Amino acid sequence: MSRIKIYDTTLRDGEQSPGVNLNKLEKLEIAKQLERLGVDIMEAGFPASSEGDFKAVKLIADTIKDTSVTALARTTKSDIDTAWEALKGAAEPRLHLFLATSPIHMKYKLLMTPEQVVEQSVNMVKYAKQKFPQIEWSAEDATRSDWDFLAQIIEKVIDAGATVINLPDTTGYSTPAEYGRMFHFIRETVPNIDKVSLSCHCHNDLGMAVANSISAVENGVTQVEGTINGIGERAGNAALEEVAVALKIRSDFYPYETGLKLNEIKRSSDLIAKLTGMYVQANKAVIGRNAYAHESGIHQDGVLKNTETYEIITPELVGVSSNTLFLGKHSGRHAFKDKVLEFGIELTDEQIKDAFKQFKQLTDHKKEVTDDDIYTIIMEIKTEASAVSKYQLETFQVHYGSSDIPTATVSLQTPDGNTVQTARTGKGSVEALYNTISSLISEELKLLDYQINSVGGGKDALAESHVQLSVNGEIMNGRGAAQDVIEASANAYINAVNRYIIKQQSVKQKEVVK
Ligand SMILES: CC(=O)SCCNC(=O)CCNC(=O)[C@H](O)C(C)(C)COP(=O)(O)OP(=O)(O)OC[C@H]1O[C@@H](n2cnc3c(N)ncnc32)[C@H](O)[C@@H]1OP(=O)(O)O
Ligand SMILES: CC(C)C(=O)C(=O)O
Ligand SMILES: [Mg+2]
Repeated sequence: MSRIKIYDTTLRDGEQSPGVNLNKLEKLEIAKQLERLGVDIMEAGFPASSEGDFKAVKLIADTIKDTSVTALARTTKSDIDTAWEALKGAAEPRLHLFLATSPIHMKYKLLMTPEQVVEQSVNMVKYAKQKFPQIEWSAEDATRSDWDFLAQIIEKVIDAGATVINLPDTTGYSTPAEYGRMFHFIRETVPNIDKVSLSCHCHNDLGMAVANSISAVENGVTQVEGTINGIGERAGNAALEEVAVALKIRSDFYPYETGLKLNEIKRSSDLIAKLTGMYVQANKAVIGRNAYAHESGIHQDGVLKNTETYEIITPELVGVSSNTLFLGKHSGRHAFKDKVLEFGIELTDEQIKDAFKQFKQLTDHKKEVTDDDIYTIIMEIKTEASAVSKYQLETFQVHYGSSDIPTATVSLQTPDGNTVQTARTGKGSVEALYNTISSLISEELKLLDYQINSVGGGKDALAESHVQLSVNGEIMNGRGAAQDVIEASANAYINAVNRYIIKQQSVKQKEVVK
């Protein structure tokens, strides 16, 4: 296995994401986590760009000792001097010098001829070499540069003292085949190329940053630059967690390994998302919220039988505690049964069937059915004595308006199987509902307590109601859940009455047995 170095530029190129602005202490926290993650090199910033960046790079270089700390500089003496002041306390001071080599950058941005670009690069590498033992030189916009020109300038900067040559796909323009071929050409053409390490640095404008990086590795690159979560200028940089996990998972095919502690990926990703405010999309590879979640019944059934059916990465590998079987509209019976077992509740096959039916009905109304929702359904079924005849809500309607008297119409099935219906008013809709129900029930009822709560979050959360009733002088508690608060209230009220009826019937049964 050849060792591929991971060069993290979250704190420099990552911070170049529009809207991201990290202060010195936030950068230090990220640097410490990158050290725990085991990156080989971290680019802490661009010291000449601002006083704040200078201070952050200095603090990181003085603090982080197990990872090589570097910083960016243009090919000017003052940028190099400023970088030295920030980096001189580092365990292994390392500079990243860059100058663009593409015709469009040289002509329109730098206003320099190719000869001037060669001369300035060589002179500044020599100047920096007086201070820095390690110098990476980058040909900015390498992928839109002339390859012969690249070969010429690379040979000269190596002679001047560069130790790493980086060929960035600055604008995310390249493709895997082309990017790989460019490195192959440089390795074949530049006579002193063996004196340096080759590095790749990819942007994601065409969504190929990770694929391009892997292709570069296949073509002799030993250092991959990128950021955690793929943040960076425009569409971002290559996501380092994706590169490292791809090499690990496909080690059957690729003879490369990185030194990353992969189980620190989740923690690193979370920290960077939080501090930069750039949250990771749910379907992001390796680290997105859905990367280890399965929703469809066939997948869930497969994963329950053997996780490898649909998971090529184990969540634990990257520090995610476990996979999730997301219970929703597309789920099947196997996953539902598994969830019931997870709650430690035993249900008969009949009860599971009933609960699954109610769950499926709920998924038609709710986008996300939460554990709380399922628990509520299960407990309703579990605690319901279905063999006993009792009251059942058939239909109800509540009329409520700011200038009308609240009126409820309810249709109930009584324990002897008849349907009764009536309408009553009340001061509010729940009172109108309860007045109507109690007028249909022969027992003497008095409401002692009433509560309504939402189960789970969101506007489509289940409503759960708890009531306490005096039924013929006996205190009974009732509970009911439904998508709607009024229906949950009706269910809770009827549930308290039914509990009384069940209790009476079991007393009678005991007397018969005696
Ligand atoms: C591909 C990349 O990611 S490159 C890194 C990009 N990062 C940044 O730009 C970091 C934030 N930048 C900044 O804060 C500012 O741009 C600074 C402080 C660096 C420079 O600010 P200013 O002096 O106001 O210059 P400005 O940014 O407008 O223009 C850049 C200048 O640098 C020159 N330049 C660009 N790259 C290089 C280079 N590698 N070496 C030397 N000079 C360079 C440009 O030609 C231009 O020069 P000019 O002023 O003579 O026309
Ligand atoms: C400074 C260089 C390496 C860069 O970030 C790029 O070219 O994308
Ligand atoms: Mg870049």
